[in-house]
Amino acid sequence: MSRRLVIIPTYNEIENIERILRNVFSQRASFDVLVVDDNSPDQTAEKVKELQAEFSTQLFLEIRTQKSGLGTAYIHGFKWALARDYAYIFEMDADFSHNPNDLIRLYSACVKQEAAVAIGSRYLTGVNVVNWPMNRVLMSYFASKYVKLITRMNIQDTTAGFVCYQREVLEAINLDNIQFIGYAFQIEMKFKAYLRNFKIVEVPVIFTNRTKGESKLSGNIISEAVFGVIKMKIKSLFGKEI
Ligand SMILES: Nc1nc2c(ncn2[C@@H]2O[C@H](COP(=O)(O)OP(=O)(O)O[C@H]3O[C@H](CO)[C@@H](O)[C@H](O)[C@@H]3O)[C@@H](O)[C@H]2O)c(=O)[nH]1
Repeated sequence: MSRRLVIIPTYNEIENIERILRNVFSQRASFDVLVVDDNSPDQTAEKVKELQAEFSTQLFLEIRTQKSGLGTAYIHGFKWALARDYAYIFEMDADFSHNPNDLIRLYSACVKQEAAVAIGSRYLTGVNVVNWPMNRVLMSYFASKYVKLITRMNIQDTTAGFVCYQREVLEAINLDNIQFIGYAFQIEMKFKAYLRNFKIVEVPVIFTNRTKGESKLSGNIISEAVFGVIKMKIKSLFGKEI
């Protein structure tokens, strides 16, 4: 069993979805894709349905009724994957911030380094972010340092959203007990894997700001991360379920 599934959450990604799917399906290794769309008003899901005629055995779609956050979209996707026989489950953005050519590098890192989690890391070798405004680079960079300081995880890019999980990691985490929905979700997943002693490795990648469509980053998502990390750490210190 070594099937690989890439989960792509989408909200208004009509300008990116066809190109990213064609790119993933043209990789030399074979990946299935699950799009988790939140009923995007721009008809992203309609485009996916159209492409399902062409990629019927590899492309899957789940539509939720309304925009409910990136974190819960991934949880939905993880549960979908665990109900099937996928051995490696990836998180990837729809907007080419993450380069699909790196999927195979994340997979190889898991296999060759016997890791349970491989993170596409922007901060392993300096700062590998292209075309982000300086305030966003600084915020993301220092957020990663802040999380590292509080959680003590030896991970440079704790908010990264380009990740390969071995199935056993998702099986070990109670997916009904995930607290956060935005960036904090990414931190929470890594912290949970770390607390369960799974081997986590980082693979350097270049993150390129989207050229089409808009980021869904909001102030709420940032404050969720800032306070959420402290809450999470305190809970773990008191032996509460994390
Ligand atoms: N289904 C669904 N998808 C969503 C939602 N919000 C965002 N998405 C999708 O999630 C992906 C990332 O969303 P962006 O809004 O482009 O994220 P970002 O601000 O660039 O953040 C990226 O970098 C962060 C770290 O700096 C990561 O933490 C984050 O996961 C993501 O990779 C895109 O495919 C977008 O359509 C939502 O509420 N629902």
